Amino acid sequence: MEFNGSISGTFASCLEINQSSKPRVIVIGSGISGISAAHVLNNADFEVVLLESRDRIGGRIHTDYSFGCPVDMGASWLHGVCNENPLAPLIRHLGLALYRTSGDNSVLYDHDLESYMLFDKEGNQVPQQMVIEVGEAFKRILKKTEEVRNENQNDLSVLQAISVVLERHPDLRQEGLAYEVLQWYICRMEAWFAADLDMISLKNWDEENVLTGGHGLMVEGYYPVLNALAKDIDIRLNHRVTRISNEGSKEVVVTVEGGRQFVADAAIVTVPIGVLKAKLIEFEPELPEWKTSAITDLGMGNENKIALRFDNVFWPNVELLGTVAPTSYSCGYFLNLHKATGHPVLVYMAAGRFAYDLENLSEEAAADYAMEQLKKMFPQATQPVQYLVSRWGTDPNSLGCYSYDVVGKPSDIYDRLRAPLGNLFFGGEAVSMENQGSVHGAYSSGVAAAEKCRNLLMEKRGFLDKFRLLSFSDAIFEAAFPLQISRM
Ligand SMILES: Cc1cc2nc3c(=O)[nH]c(=O)nc-3n(C[C@H](O)[C@H](O)[C@H](O)COP(=O)(O)OP(=O)(O)OC[C@H]3O[C@@H](n4cnc5c(N)ncnc54)[C@H](O)[C@@H]3O)c2cc1C
Repeated sequence: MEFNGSISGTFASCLEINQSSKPRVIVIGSGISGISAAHVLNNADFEVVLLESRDRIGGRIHTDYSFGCPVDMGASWLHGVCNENPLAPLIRHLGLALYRTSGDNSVLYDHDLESYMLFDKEGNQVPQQMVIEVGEAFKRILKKTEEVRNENQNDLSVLQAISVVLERHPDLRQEGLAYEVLQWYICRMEAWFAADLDMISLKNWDEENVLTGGHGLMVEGYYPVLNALAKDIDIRLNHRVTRISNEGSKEVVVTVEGGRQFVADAAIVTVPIGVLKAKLIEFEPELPEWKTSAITDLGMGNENKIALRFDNVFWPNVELLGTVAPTSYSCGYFLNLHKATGHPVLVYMAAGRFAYDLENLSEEAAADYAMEQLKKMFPQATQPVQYLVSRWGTDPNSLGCYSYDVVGKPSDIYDRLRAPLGNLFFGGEAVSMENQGSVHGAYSSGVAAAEKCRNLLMEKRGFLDKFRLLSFSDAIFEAAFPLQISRM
């Protein structure tokens, strides 16, 4: 499958021509989507090579162990702790513990708001009664945005709709500290979409198919899930794809940085939508307009984490600690991993424009910023003994954290994003229509792309059933163990 020279024949003597009769597939990107695609095809006895630009697998799943305990700097929740979650069989099989941070009926912005405390800028705790009342008011405001949606043929932003609602319903307006608490809820909603409210589509913000069962933190981190799926796959790290050619559609030729080429019967592209938007991979022939406009029209959000490890626990035993402020941009919050995992770690989380602005700071300055916020709440806070800072927005391997629906998004965008082009298939979280932006959505998109790819190649060879297709649902993970869910 691998060529060490140019396809034109200049280095023909270096060609390593593969005589294998198995169908050959190149998967690009070793996030959960690419790994699940490769896993499915590997199990179906295809010859698979997975090309990954980074020096590690996982993509936007990145469990860091340098604190001596697992800390997820990318995805950390399983959204939908239920048997319908496509990852449930594997998580059950591996015996991985989940710590639930929400009840069954949680909606988008309250997926981790079972136990939390808010503080004002002077470090005084906001009375819990006020927090609850403003939370209720926020729910009513969002409900009333439905009226605005129904009145307008054209899409608006959620922020515009909220302004209309507050204009019409003075009783829902908040003042003083309560106004700052409302901003904090807005900040929470922006964190779900990883984008500011003026960017989020009113038409689509609540269209996501949220699975039941609430939201659970992966106590041991997400990495074991990836590791299990990656077993026996031929993964080539430090292989950054620069060009994909399926001219003539007989074979796909994939070029990596340095000029090395790989050839196969088909390829599955699972790189983040941010990478496609930035045109970091050249396609030959060029992608058609209907595909490029879909790539342009989908939003890519940003979220960053600053993880701080301490040698003592000076904060209360709640799951989330938040600071309120006059704008959602300057509100903030920390996830308390100590409550969920027992390790003395707090994770500051920032989304949208603020997440990009944080990336302009050095890692030390970002950690100092998080400490400033913490000291407002707890003047006795000690310095962290270690810290980690993510930079998903400017990392050329991601260029953002996950996709979201921008205002005016065309309705067929996901169909166009995942539509194959001959023997070129598309996976990744952004092509998942119902569960975009999630790990389980990315997983399913990889499985779906692999199934399409497998069918095409089998049809071409005229024996659809010769190679067995195994996916997790029908494979070894049928064990009837329950999901291990805890609350401390
Ligand atoms: C901060 C953050 C928090 C999140 N929180 C959650 C959460 O709690 N729960 C949840 O369900 N989801 C969460 N998500 C979203 C979730 O992580 C993603 O939806 C999912 O992991 C995406 O998987 P993927 O395989 O589609 O893409 P990726 O994981 O990004 O995989 C794509 C791979 O392609 C590689 N690549 C890029 N360019 C090239 C190239 N040119 N050549 C070769 N390889 C290339 C990348 O290095 C990467 O490994 C979060 C994401 C972030 C960033």
